[in-house]
Amino acid sequence: MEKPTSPAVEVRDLRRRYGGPKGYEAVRGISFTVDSGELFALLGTNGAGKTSTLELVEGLDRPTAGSVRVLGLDPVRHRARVRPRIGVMLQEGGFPSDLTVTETAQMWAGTLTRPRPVGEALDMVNLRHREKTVVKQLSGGERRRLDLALALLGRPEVLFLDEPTTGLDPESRRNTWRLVRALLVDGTTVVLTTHYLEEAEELADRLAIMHRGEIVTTGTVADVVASRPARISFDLPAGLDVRQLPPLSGRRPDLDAAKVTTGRTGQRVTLQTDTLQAALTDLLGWAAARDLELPNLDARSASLEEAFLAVADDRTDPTANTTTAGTAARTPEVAV
Ligand SMILES: Nc1ncnc2c1ncn2[C@@H]1O[C@H](COP(=O)(O)OP(=O)(O)OP(=O)(O)O)[C@@H](O)[C@H]1O
Repeated sequence: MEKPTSPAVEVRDLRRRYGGPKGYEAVRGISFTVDSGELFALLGTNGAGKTSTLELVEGLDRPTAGSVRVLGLDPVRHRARVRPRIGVMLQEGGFPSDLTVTETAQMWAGTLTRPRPVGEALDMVNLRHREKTVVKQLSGGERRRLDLALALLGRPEVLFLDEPTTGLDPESRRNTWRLVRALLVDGTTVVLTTHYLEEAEELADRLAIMHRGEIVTTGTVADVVASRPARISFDLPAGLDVRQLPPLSGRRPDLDAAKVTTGRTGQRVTLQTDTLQAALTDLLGWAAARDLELPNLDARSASLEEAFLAVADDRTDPTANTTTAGTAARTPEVAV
């Protein structure tokens, strides 16, 4: 199948204000695109504006300003054309709790033009064994899976998932990830919000981290993580002062930022660097030339969690270069 050239979802300068012109602006001029067949994850702190954004993209409300296109169409103005081609899993399902699982799915299927067989949708989310159970007797996780089954009933080209795995046990979460991956292989475009960074790492082709209504950083997981420094940690050999550390990849460690932790095994240093391999090579060369062992040596790239925490922490600019990033550190660090 030839890939369509226009994005599946296109959001430009989107704004959403609640409570009239003087009300609260929950979404403050964000833009992003989602290509066909791609999974785009919206991450962010509580109240960052993820659900508010998703609802506009789903066509549930008009933006205060800016534009949304889904499959090239305005999801509010062209609702009748867009709705049959998308699947929506809201944070709260809100279906009648006295119906059984099958009745609920059949009722929903009745509103769709070419639904999947109900049994197939229930199989996809491992809920077939609960088909005769009334919804109010389902566990929280089972209800989430029923929500997902309903979103899948219409064979959507674009699937919107608002925190799809919240409340799921680890096994159900992994099953859901497997299902989402299979949908992506089939060419479905997915936009999801999540609080699980591991979920974004597992599934997202690209992601955006929102904070206070704005997108603070966006790109692939690797892009987002690359905006944060890598770290090298080791126990300072006895008798050595942190000031004796050598220049690493051409720069002297920033000793102003150096607060060395003192623990059970002595002093521990954490260095930050933009150039992990070069800095590590220099450090190891320096240690070898002095016959020094660097106990508990650990070198690692930044994690998505670190990138997220930096965004959530107002004191830091996540796009800033690493020399200023020491202020965000949970452990004392030296920037190099
Ligand atoms: N209907 C509404 N009326 C007024 N304010 C609202 C409304 N819905 C959301 N908000 C506010 O808009 C902000 C963004 O909310 P939103 O639910 O979009 O955030 P979120 O990123 O999805 O948060 P969470 O991760 O907690 O689900 C919050 O401050 C919220 O209180």
